[in-house]
Amino acid sequence: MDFTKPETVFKLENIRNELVKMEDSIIFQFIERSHFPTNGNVYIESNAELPLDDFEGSFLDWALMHLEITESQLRRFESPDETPFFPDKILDSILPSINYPTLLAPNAENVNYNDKIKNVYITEIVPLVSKYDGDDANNYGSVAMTDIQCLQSLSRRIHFGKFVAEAKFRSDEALYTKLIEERDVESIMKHITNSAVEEKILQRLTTKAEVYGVDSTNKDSQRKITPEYLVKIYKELVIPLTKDVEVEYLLRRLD
Ligand SMILES: O=C(O)C(=O)C[C@]1(C(=O)O)C=C[C@@H](O)C=C1
Repeated sequence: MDFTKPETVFKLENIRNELVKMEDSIIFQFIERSHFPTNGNVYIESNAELPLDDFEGSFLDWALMHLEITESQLRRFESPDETPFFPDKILDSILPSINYPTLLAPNAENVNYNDKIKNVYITEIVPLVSKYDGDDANNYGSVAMTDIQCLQSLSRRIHFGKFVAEAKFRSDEALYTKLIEERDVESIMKHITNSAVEEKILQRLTTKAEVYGVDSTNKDSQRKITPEYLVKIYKELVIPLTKDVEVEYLLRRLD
């Protein structure tokens, strides 16, 4: 899949292959996160334990915002598959722009689920994947950096729903145009859903977690990420959020 070549972008098979590759990054980042406790202090806004001058937000927000500012100058958010968590703070790139062809509808960049993704990550994913419920002040920086990696991978995966939705729209423009004009959210959701594909993803994740999630050369090693948790995270959070992105993108497709 090459964003400079639109003909490669809207093939569902290519998009799904990208989603499969992203599973590996997400699993390995969860494994990195599993080395640390929950470290709730990192997520508390205006936290006296972690004072930040002139900044309203958490330590994670502070780190993520500053990293995104630098990454924006390195052209990260010009790439059509990258969505910033701080769209109002990012800067122009100091590298010359790559002139990507127009791939998505004009409103695509306004479909931004990152606040929701961050909230779900902190409240539902961190408790499942971290080592134990507790705090270790020596790890605040490492935890924030690992969280940022997890969040950016989850964001990319979930916002890939825009490409899936565009491919599906193009495969049956008449049907989707009708449903969009009728604002028939339920039918749009029904048509973008492919239960067999979802089932296959969950089966594959079970296998991957069994292989990657434990050191098979060390019988006493602790399991870092279990199939149960990984499947739960995908089934209850990642796939539903991807579908919400698909539906919202389609609802704005004709604007
Ligand atoms: O592959 C698709 O068709 C998608 O829409 C992506 C996805 C997913 O999130 O992985 C979402 C909805 C479908 O039910 C199946 C899979």
